Amino acid sequence: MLARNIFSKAALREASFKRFASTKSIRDTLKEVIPAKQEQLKKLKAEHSQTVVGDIKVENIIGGMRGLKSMLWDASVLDPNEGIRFHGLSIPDCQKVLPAAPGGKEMTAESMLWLLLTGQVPTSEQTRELSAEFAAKGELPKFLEDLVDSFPASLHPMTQLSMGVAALNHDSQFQAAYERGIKKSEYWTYTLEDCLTLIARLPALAARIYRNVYKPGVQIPALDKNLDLVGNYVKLLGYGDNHSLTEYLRLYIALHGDHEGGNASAHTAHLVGSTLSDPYLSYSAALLALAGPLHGLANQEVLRWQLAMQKELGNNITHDNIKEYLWKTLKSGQVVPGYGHGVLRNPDPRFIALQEFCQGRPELKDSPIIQLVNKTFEVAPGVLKEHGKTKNPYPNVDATSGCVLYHYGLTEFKYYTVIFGVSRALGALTQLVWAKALGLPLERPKSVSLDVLGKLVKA
Ligand SMILES: CC(=O)SCCNC(=O)CCNC(=O)[C@H](O)C(C)(C)COP(=O)(O)OP(=O)(O)OC[C@H]1O[C@@H](n2cnc3c(N)ncnc32)[C@H](O)[C@@H]1OP(=O)(O)O
Ligand SMILES: O=C([O-])CC(=O)C(=O)O
Repeated sequence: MLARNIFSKAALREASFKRFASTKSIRDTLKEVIPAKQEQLKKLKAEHSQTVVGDIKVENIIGGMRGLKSMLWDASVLDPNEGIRFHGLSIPDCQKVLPAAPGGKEMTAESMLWLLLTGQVPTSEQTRELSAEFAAKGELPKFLEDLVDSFPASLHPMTQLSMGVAALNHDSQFQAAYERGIKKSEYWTYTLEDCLTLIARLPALAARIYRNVYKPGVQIPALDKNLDLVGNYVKLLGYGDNHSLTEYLRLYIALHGDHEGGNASAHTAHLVGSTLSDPYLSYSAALLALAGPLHGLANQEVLRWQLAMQKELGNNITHDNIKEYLWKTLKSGQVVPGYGHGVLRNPDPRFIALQEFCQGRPELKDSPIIQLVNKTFEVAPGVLKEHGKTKNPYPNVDATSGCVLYHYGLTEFKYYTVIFGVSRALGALTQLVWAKALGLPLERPKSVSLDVLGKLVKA
C-alpha cells in the first residue's frame, strides 16, 4: 500500500510527514519502494517517450545548459523562488519531522539520508540503527591512513579528500560484483553497500585530513559507537565537547545534502556513475567539481572576503563602507562570493535556516563575523541590482556557512569545502543507487560545433 501511494505528489507529501511505525531497515525499505518507481518510469517511457516537454534555445547551448530540463533526479527539486524541497518537504518541514540525535534538536545526516533514499520520514530508532552501522564500519583501512598521511600539508584538503575517496574503491563491492558478472537488476544493491560504506568512512577520512594539515601530532579519538555520523565527525575533528558546533554541523550537513541534480557536484557524480564507475570513483570526481570557487569552494572564499573587508573597515563597519567595499570587489572584476545562483532567484532558504540558527544563539548573534554577514546581506542585494549583471542578487548558502564555523574556532577556511563534501555525499550517492535501480543509461548528450549551430539557426 505504502509503496504504491508514496509516489503520487500529494500522497508523497502526506506520506513523508508521517512517522512510520515501521521497524524496517534501510535496505528493506528500499526493496519495498523501488518496484513502484520502476513501474512509474516504465509507464512514462511506454506512454510518453516522444512527448515534448521543452525547447532548446541557443542560449541553453552556449549558456551552460541553464534552465534545460534534461536529467532525472528524484530526491529533490529546486524551485527558483521557494528553494529546495526534499521529496516534497521544504527545509522547515524537514526541521519539523526529521529525527534529531539523542540530546540534540537538529535533524541528523542519517534522517536526511533516509528521506532522500526512500522518500520516507524515518523513526528515531531507524536513524539510530543507521548511526550504529556507520559507527561500526567507519574506520579507515590502514593503507588509506598511510596514503593520507603521506600527502604534504600544503596539498589542498579537497584534493586530499577526492584522492582518499577514490582510493577507497579498493574495497568496492560494486566493482568486485561487476567483475564477477552480475545481472543489471542487482546493480543497485551493491551500489547501496558501497554508498553506505563510503558515507560511514567519510568522517574518519575528513578528520584525518584536518589533523594532518592543521593539527599535526594530535591523537585522533576512536569512533564512538553511540554517536551519530556528525557527532562522530565533530568528535574526530577535536571539537566533540562543543555541543553548539555539533548541532550546527548536523543542520549544515543535512541542509547541504542535496540540491537537485544539475549542480556541478551532483551532476558529476551522476555522469561518472553512468559509466558504471563505482560510487567511490563517481563521488571522488564530484568532489573535484565541488572544489571550484563558483560552487562549493565559495564558502571558503566568502570567509576570506569577509575577513578582508573586516580588516579594511576596522571599526567603521557602516552600510556605506560595506557598499563601497562591494563596489571595489565588483569593479576589480571579481564576483561577490556567496551571492548569486544558477537557479535560485530569492535568498537561499538554506541561508535563512543557518541565519535562524544564529539568531537562536546569543554567542552567534553577537559574533562580529556573523554581524558582518548580516550587515553585508542588508546592503549587497541593492548593490548587485545596481550593478545589473547577476540574475540573482541574493545570498546563497555559502554566504554564511563558513562564518559560523569561524566563530566556533574552526578557523581553517581552506578546510570548509571538505565539510560540504562530507554532506553532498548524501544526495549524490542516493542518486547513484536510484540510477541503478531505475536502469538509467550512460549519460551522453549531443554537442554541436559553432558551425553546426550556425547552420541550425539558419535552418
Ligand atoms: C553551493 C553553491 O554552489 S552556491 C553558488 C556559490 N558560488 C558563489 O557564491 C560565487 C559567486 N556567484 C557566482 O559566481 C554566480 O552567481 C554563480 C556561479 C553562482 C551562478 O552563475 P550564473 O548562473 O552564470 O549567474 P548569472 O546568470 O546571474 O550571471 C550573469 C552575470 O552576472 C555575474 N554574476 C553572477 N553572480 C555574481 C556575483 N555574486 N558577483 C558578481 N557578479 C556576478 C556573472 O559572473 C555573469 O557575468 P558575465 O555576464 O560577465 O559572465
Ligand atoms: O544548485 C546549485 O547549482 C549550487 C548549489 O547551491 C548547490 O549545489 O548546493
